[in-house]
Amino acid sequence: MVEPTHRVTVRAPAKINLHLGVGGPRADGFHPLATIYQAVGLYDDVTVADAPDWSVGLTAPIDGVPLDDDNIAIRAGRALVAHHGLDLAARITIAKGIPVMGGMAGGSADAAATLLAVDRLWDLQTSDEDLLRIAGELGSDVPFALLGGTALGTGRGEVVTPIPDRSSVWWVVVLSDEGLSTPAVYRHFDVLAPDAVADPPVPQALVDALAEGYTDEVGALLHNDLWPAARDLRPDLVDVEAQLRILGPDGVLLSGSGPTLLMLYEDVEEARSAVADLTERGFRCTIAPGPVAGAHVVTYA
Ligand SMILES: C[C@@](CO)(OP(=O)(O)O)[C@H](O)COP(=O)(O)OP(=O)(O)OC[C@H]1O[C@@H](n2ccc(N)nc2=O)[C@H](O)[C@@H]1O
Ligand SMILES: Nc1ncnc2c1ncn2[C@@H]1O[C@H](COP(=O)(O)OP(=O)(O)O)[C@@H](O)[C@H]1O
Repeated sequence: MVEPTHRVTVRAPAKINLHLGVGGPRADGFHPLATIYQAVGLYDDVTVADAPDWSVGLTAPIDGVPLDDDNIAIRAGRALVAHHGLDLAARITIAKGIPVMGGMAGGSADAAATLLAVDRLWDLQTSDEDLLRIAGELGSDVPFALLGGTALGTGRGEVVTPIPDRSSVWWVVVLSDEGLSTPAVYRHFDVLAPDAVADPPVPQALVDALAEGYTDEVGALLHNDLWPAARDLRPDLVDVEAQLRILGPDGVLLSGSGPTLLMLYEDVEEARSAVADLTERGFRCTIAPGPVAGAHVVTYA
């Protein structure tokens, strides 16, 4: 006899935006995007287990992550169960490997992981279409965390289309001690760019460079429309960015709404020596490969 599954662990990756094109705010307040997402090898592991009520915990305490109904993982679990008209609940445990409030979509990764884990825990057989739609209702970045790889994001970021990516690269992820609020960065973008277009263009040259696997070109084409707003709110990032460029990576980029900064390397040894150099100078940094898979089951128990 097959025993029922009582515990499922799903791993979900961080994301970066190789290109983040932002338009002027829509009537609903969200900004239209043309973004190229890439999933990178920093992960949160989310475990769900049958329980009488919904709850969430962390394997190690981390400031800034709510442990009540505001946690996006609980909202994801409830949303999927409600979609199926069921009255079920789970204990959610999150092992965080993705920096919090770093512009790497850790909360979105947890939501995506929870959707998949809850679906598998109770064998709900949710269609991909429904999973992606519910993900999009939870947050603009959540559908991409399900998909992984490299993808074009449009709408407010929730409409995702996989694109071919023959590059295989290493990101040096340079962390910041303080987070940046995504809504605050978008609000400041509106001040700096009052005439932003309604429909930001798809970065075709970058799409082509990725399809060919030309890392040099990808590095030269990295772009983030939120950089002027983020560096206004965090002027210290300007000096950090300059220091990173001196090390000669293939590219430097602000991750999403920041404040994490990224350096692109084709060669892992060069990436490792940049990390050694920066660590010696007091920076907190780590290496992540890209692109990697989206949310996937790692354990059934
Ligand atoms: C900037 C980006 C780039 O991928 O990533 P992060 O830096 O957060 O990782 C995203 O647009 C963040 O997406 P996400 O964090 O999922 O945002 P949501 O939960 O949907 O929205 C949070 C808030 O961000 C603003 N927002 C978000 C997306 C968007 N296209 N326009 C916006 O103006 C709104 O103020 C919204 O209330
Ligand atoms: N499971 C979660 N993990 C991290 N943050 C969460 C989570 N649920 C809700 N949040 C809230 O979402 C905000 C954004 O967090 P995060 O996703 O880490 O950053 P970013 O949007 O910069 O990528 C945090 O301020 C936090 O209050």
